[in-house]
Amino acid sequence: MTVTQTSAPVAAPTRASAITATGLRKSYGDKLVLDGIDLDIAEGSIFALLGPNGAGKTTTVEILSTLIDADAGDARVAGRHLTRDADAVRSAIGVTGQFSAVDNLLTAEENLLLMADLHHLDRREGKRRARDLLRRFDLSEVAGKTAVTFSGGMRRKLDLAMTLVGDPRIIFLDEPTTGLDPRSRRTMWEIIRGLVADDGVTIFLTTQYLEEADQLADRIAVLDHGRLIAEGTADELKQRIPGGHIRVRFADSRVLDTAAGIFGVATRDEESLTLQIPSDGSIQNLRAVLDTLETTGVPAESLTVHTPDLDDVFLTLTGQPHPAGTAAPSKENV
Ligand SMILES: Nc1ncnc2c1ncn2[C@@H]1O[C@H](COP(=O)(O)OP(=O)(O)OP(=O)(O)O)[C@@H](O)[C@H]1O
Repeated sequence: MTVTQTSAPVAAPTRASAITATGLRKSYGDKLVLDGIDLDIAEGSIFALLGPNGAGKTTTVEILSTLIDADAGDARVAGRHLTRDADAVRSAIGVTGQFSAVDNLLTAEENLLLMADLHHLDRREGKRRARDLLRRFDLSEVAGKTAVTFSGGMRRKLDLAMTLVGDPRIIFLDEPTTGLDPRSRRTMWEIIRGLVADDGVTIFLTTQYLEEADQLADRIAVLDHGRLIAEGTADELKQRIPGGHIRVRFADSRVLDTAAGIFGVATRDEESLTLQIPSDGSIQNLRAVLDTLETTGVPAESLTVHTPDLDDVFLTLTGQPHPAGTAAPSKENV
């Protein structure tokens, strides 16, 4: 008898999961806050949980960071079971919440040294880590100033630096830039990107800002009324929805009439003298529109290409505009 050995197909290497969850549920009284949340977040990635006020974002973070218990469901964080091995989970994670851990009466350095004590670092190691973090977060010059004198942006940076004292592998950032001015927000984004690129940590962030999720996240899940209503990369989410179009503006209503007759499927707006022509955003499609305008001799005043943004995603998925919709419009003037 001959035995033929067949080798199993070699699976492509997949990244390990930093966080997995199935069926997480949570109610407060008769208010259902989370209605069965499933998650699978790859190590070394940035995951954004996007949702409006009261959607359940903070509750999700509180469950996954062992601060509160879910009513049902299961989760593993950093390879450890959330409830059976809660201490191991806690030692692998850092949490920066909406309420800062910064003590206003202490200096930036003292705040960091206090965290070092809490993590049982010896004095010299604590001082070294505090110094490194102050340098990294551009806070060395204010190391000796009390936190009460800090701007919102400086306070957020110090808060995040304090989280890093414990050298976490997974960091939960609950609305890390809410209330910050655009410049401080961008600084925070750079810091978050750096944490993943330089240290290989996994970031779980919650945000109400569509643009923030779009800018930072490898994957985005949209939470609405306690349910995940969509999940994917920013591009995947944008592709799921219609809404791409080319908008052409004309000089007067006579030319608009002519153009509307030519582009049968377009929507016209008398007030702005524009025609909105459905488009997949491709160069070919744009060229076809321009060619039609040229060959028919219809003069256009201006033209913009609109590709769907996450605001459109929210509108399509929930039937409502995002309450805090601050996405930068992805429109390019041509
Ligand atoms: N301890 C609690 N007791 C009762 N209700 C709560 C409690 N914590 C949260 N909730 C309710 O659960 C819902 C979800 O709250 P959660 O803070 O998770 O939302 P969120 O998406 O983080 O909102 P926000 O962006 O405003 O922080 C809200 O309706 C909130 O009022």
